Amino acid sequence: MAYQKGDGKSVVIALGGNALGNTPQEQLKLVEGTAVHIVDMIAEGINVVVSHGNGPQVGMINNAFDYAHDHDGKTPDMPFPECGAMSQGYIGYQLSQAILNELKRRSIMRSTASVITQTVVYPDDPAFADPTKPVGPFLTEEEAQKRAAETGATYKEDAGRGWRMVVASPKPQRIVEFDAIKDLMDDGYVVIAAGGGGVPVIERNDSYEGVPAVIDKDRSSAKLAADFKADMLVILTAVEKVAINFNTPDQKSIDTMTIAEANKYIEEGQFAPGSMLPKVQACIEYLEAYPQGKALITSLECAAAGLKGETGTVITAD
Ligand SMILES: Nc1ncnc2c1ncn2[C@@H]1O[C@H](COP(=O)(O)OP(=O)(O)O)[C@@H](O)[C@H]1O
Ligand SMILES: NC(=O)OP(=O)(O)O
Repeated sequence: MAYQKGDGKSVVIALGGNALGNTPQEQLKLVEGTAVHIVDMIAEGINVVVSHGNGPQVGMINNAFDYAHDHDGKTPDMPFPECGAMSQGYIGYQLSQAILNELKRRSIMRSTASVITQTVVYPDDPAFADPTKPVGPFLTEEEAQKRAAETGATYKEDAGRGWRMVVASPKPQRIVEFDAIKDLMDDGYVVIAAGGGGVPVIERNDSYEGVPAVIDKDRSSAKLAADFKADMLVILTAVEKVAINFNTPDQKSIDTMTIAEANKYIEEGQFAPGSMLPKVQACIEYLEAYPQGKALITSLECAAAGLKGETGTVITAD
């Protein structure tokens, strides 16, 4: 059955960790609320591609397999790219179901399609030598040091919130399933794609091969939005607006900024690495590739209002 596309803007949405939570049980509850906000946008005629993070989830799956493999002698050693694909599968399933249920509840005749996505990265990306992407649960420094000694994995402090395992986070170069995602969107489907940034793959001898890394979902969403020439890239996180002097008495929200202004704030160190900085950088990457577009950073709750220009931080090329 062909579904009718919305008559409004095309928007790539990147869902942050607060839209999904940290455990499957938490996630199941949270995605119902997330779906309400996504369907609010669809109800306005907007065509959405939904991308999402997977840091806690891919870390959880990897830990579970490692533990079982080490303890029961029967569970296979699960490669990290497969863990990434599993995280996309189960998050995609829950999001898809929640969005479908909300669409049905409002009698909106649209359906969903969740695409397990691969993203090409370069094997010589310098990110492979410097793991920065936090995955799995937050630990104390003591727990992190113990696990690092046991497993050889790297652990780092994550933006003042605790210690987490870190893996390489190479730059997304090409979304392998781009044509399929675009066709599904053109056919009127609400598409869930590039979850967790897509499973990172390298091209070798004309074949794809998974690599153990996690791509930043905001950067892959930016790539997807630029390739689509999407009207907007919408990055949804836990704050309504980006701020300067964040978490200080002089904190000031930013309503709009150009690429030049964003770069000036980056030079001043206004955006924390590992949290707000990659989001602003993703917006810049999208706008440099597609200057006619608009990027919006806001909270899930404010998404529909942000799309109407009522709130959030809007970034434009100039
Ligand atoms: N300058 C800033 N303005 C607003 N939020 C900031 C800033 N610097 C850091 N942050 C923090 O960054 C967080 C978003 O990053 P993160 O939690 O890693 O994203 P995600 O929603 O993708 O999981 C915000 O919730 C906020 O706590
Ligand atoms: N892949 C990714 O960016 O995940 P998080 O948003 O959970 O860090």
